[in-house]
Amino acid sequence: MPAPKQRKIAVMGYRSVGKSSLTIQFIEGQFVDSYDPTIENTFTKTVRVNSQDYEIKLMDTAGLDEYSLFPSQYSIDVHGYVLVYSITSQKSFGVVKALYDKLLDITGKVQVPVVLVGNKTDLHLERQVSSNEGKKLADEWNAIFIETSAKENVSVSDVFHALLTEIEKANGNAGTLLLLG
Ligand SMILES: Nc1nc2c(ncn2[C@@H]2O[C@H](COP(=O)(O)OP(=O)(O)OP(=O)(O)O)[C@@H](O)[C@H]2O)c(=O)[nH]1
Repeated sequence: MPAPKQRKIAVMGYRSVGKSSLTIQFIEGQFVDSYDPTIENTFTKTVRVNSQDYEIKLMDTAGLDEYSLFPSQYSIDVHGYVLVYSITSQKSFGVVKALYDKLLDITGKVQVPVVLVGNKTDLHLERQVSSNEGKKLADEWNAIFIETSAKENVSVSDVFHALLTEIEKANGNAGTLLLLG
């Protein structure tokens, strides 16, 4: 069995989109229905994807807006990003667009492993951002798009598994994955 690979992942987006809820649902398997703004929390978890163990360091970051500078501590040593908006907020969708541009600027890369997440799908009556809009944006970025409900634990682990696979691809290990998969 190969040794676990260390992977650092940052979860970013506008305030109150569910960054902490997604993180805690993934790490602890529970939903906490209270709003507590995050400054920064780091969690670790070991998961197995495609027969490989990963030791994930998950950074749940403070909410940003389109005017925020990209926090420099998340620009180095981070293997991949979960960019989260809420399907109930066009504003939060605008913020992930701005964040992505800043991310490319600050890393100086043309492509970075990213999963775009539209959270709060259980609030479908309040939907402001269609699935098509999300999909289209992710296609522009060449990124994966997943809609989730942290509350109902819909597709939450898919987000992190997909990102680990994207990080492998970026490292040129897609062939290995296919062989192991
Ligand atoms: N209905 C519903 N509510 C959610 C979901 N995810 C998060 N929430 C609620 O949205 C609010 C904000 O959630 P957080 O997880 O704290 O959001 P955050 O993005 O970490 O917020 P900041 O730390 O301020 O940036 C809380 O009241 C959550 O209970 C979801 O999937 N569905």
